[in-house]
Amino acid sequence: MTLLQDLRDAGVLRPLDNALAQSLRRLDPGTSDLVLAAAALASLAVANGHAGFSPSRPQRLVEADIDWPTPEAWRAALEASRWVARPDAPDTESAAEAPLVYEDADAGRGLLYLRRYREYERRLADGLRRIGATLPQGGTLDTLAPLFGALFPHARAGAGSPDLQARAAAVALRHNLVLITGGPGTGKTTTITRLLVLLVAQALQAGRPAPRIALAAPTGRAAERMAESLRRAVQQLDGANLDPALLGALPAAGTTLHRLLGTIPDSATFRHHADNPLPFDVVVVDEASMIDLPLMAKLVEAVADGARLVLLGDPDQLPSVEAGDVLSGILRAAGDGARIAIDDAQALQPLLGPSASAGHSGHGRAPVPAAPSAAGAFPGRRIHLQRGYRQSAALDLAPLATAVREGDADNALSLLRGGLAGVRFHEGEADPLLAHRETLLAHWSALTDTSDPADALARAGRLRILTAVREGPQGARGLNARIEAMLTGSGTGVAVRRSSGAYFHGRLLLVTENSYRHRLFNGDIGICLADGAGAVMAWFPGDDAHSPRPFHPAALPAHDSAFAMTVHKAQGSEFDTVWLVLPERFNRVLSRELVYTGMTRARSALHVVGSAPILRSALERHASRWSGLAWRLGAEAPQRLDASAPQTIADVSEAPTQGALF
Ligand SMILES: Nc1ncnc2c1ncn2[C@@H]1O[C@H](COP(=O)(O)OP(=O)(O)OP(=O)(O)O)[C@@H](O)[C@H]1O
Repeated sequence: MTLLQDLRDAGVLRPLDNALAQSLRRLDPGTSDLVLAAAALASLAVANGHAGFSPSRPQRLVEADIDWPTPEAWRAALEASRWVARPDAPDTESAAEAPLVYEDADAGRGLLYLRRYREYERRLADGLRRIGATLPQGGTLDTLAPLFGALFPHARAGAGSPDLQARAAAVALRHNLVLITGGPGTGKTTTITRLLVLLVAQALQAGRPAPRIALAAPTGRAAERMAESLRRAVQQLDGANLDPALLGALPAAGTTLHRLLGTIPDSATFRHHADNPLPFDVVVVDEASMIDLPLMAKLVEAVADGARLVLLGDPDQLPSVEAGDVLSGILRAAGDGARIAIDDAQALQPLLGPSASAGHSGHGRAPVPAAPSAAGAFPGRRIHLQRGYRQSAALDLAPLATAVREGDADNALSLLRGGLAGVRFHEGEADPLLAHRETLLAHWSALTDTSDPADALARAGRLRILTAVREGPQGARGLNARIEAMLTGSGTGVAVRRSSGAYFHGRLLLVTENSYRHRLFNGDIGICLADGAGAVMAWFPGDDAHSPRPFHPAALPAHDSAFAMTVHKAQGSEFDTVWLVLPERFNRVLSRELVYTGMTRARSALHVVGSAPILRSALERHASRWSGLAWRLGAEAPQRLDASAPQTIADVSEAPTQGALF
């Protein structure tokens, strides 16, 4: 028996993984079994969201009982193979002839890449360094100080903790590559809006045209949400007596990254790339945690020389379903974002006051931690916003979200049981459609109490069942099938013959692929409505909330029902009421990031259905991926799950995320 055969027999390889191994064997029948197996596993690793495969921890990728070779044996075989390139340095292009690349990229340990993904990682690191290397051409900060003070009245407010939003905007004025992180409602969009106002003012003061600004996000829904938040933030500035020209120069709409970069039909390349860069001076990208490695590499390469890239994201959310986990790689290189670099602190004194300078307390002000380099190996700056501002009297989610994020299961359970405002724990239940059938059906039936598609779409966003997985009894697919049967069988839906009854009045749809022809994107949610004659159209959001767009169901891009959806698919969306359904039995996709992301989709009510043991086991695990990005950016720190950092990982195991499951 060989390792490759063992893997095949165990049924863990996809046909594609096996085909890669077979083609290497065909090209060179002498290829070692360990290399063939590692090639197949590198291919499988990408499908599971990793950038490469770590031969020192194969059990993370494959649960089957396999007699694994030692990492040393694997290393020796890989290093001796003609198929495996060993580039001299993390930023050297790897030889095109070798389909595999082996580097000590995983916090100093070996990582075997498919060459394409290794090159994406190298190009991404190069691109980040290129953007971060140029400092923005600025006017003097003194002339901006009055406007800065009007936008951030607490920036120089004396004692107390620093105004991190003000600091984020100020630091972003000085750097072309900036990452602003924070949980929901910490004011990322508010801060960006004010930063953009400052950038416009700076340009106008210097006699330059206002900067060309792009707002983008990985999904259409996330882009729309970002633009909505920006419009709200602009409205809040109405009372601040600002020059209307400043606000007038801000973008009113967001776009998807694919649209921004310009898709070319049937091609993996975009219209914009290094040789045809984006025509924008400032590119702001929200929901950075959702961006996969190939897309981020292409985005970064398309940012023009001298332009700014501002990434926004919540570091505690699930990583992207596709390969990469780019944000966490950047975060590992960028440090915790809590300190300000000494040179920034000094340069920003006109805006932030003397308290911004190197870590000492001036005139009774609280010290501001400063560091020689606040950003570690990251070629830009990271600022982490900590204070949540989106307080809702109806929903007191913050303490629960913190407990989940920190993996503090005792606290999370006691908060869930103790009755936080707006939070209900249906402990020990497994099926929301049994005990809560009437409540849920009443909601879905009421979706069609209106004949106005815009109204129906607004209602559709009010409630969602979120699941950990797609398949299985508690998966989104099974729940959707049961809900559809209940709705059509209970007479609340009008089955339509023309579409084999599938598209009934009131059916919620979730688009599962990007279609530029339709302007419908992965994650978009629509509703089927029948007209008086019984003809059904699927309605999706239009350019504004009042102009939804109708589509014939038969003409839609790939889609599923959307009464229930996976937490992965819900990233970038929010709903008034969320029912988060945990599986009855342990599932390896469970992680604290999954529970956190699911819970934080709720705006005013959260129901958690599941058992305490399952919640505990979810909170014990991180959703993390193999990636060499932090290493490539020069970070020395081991991955948070590295065995060499036991103090941070003692109780945490890894949750390999199965891309195929979502
Ligand atoms: N400094 C502040 N003072 C008062 N309210 C604030 C402040 N910053 C933000 N807010 C309010 O908090 C809410 C959330 O802000 P914002 O939308 O900017 O957060 P966010 O981090 O972008 O959130 P998310 O990405 O989760 O949507 C908004 O209603 C905003 O007006």
